Amino acid sequence: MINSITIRRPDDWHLHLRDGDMMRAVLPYTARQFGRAIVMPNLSPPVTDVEKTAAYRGRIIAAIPAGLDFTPLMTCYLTDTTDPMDVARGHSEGVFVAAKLYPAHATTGSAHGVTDIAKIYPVLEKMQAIGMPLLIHGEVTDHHVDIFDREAVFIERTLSKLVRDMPELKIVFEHITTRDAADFVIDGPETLAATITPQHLHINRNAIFAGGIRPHFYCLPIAKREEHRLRLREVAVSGSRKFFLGTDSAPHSVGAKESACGCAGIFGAPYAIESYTAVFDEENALDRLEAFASENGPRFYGLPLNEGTITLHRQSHQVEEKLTAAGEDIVPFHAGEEINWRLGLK
Ligand SMILES: NC(=O)N[C@@H](CC(=O)O)C(=O)O
Ligand SMILES: [Zn+2]
Ligand SMILES: [Zn+2]
Repeated sequence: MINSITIRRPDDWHLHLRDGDMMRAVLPYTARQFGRAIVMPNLSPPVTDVEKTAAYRGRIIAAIPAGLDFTPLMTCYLTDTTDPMDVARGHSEGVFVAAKLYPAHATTGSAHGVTDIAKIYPVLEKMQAIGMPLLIHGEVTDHHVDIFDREAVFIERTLSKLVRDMPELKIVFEHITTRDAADFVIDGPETLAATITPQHLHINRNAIFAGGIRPHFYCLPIAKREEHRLRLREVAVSGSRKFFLGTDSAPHSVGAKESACGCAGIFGAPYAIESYTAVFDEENALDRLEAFASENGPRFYGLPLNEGTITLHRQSHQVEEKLTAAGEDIVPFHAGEEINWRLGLK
């Protein structure tokens, strides 16, 4: 039995840090594990321009705990009126690593998102020309479509056409949750990849309703049937370079989650790498963890691999029922459960 594993330092290719006190409280959880993270721009109001994004990056850098080496990679929030030249300028100045497409009203913080992808085709053409990746929250917002089908219908109605229209555009299909998405990515061109969260590898939709309604398992895209979870596990550990780590850690206070209209988002940051390691261990694929966590992402983005390493030990420990962030209680993913792996202190 393998009792410890050392891998190249991983990155988180999909992360919500929020801002202000919440950002300062949650950032250390990420920075202790990951060398870099793609920081999502869905603040309220969203960060849509170069200057605001550079300022946000400055606030994050100022909050990195002493002794930790961490680089935030910033993203541009696309709206119906985004100017292609602004996106290109932000990219050439090294502020925007990628741009994020939220279909308007698809998820938390997406009210200013794109109402019709045709409106941003000039931006996407520019991104394609300069090699800048497009990150997509891939769900239709049509409320006639069942919530469990919104990702699959997005592929049919939007993504398959986009991939055909922009054959050179690098696209990351974020936080995929279905067999349909996994297969679409596998069958698609080299320019198409996907991130997979820990929650979608660990839970299926039953978890949201186990013995009562469980708001801390509610996120978007919502967890699906077991067959989808199993397919995500298969592709994550398959060794395919098209899939990589993206936690989608999305902190919300207990009050905002445990409410008559609770927010979508799971706070996976505290034990993210342990959570993924448990999956790879259960799938007898610990030898493939490093590719998923530390190599496939930077290779797709065209960035160097991290230099350092981390070590995980087989050591069972119980996750806290709640943590405190910015004076609020916040419930982490795996709250109260045992995890069999622990990141070594270095
Ligand atoms: N995943 C979520 O359920 N929530 C995210 C937004 C997102 O990534 O869709 C958030 O910002 O809270
Ligand atoms: Zn999303
Ligand atoms: Zn997200």
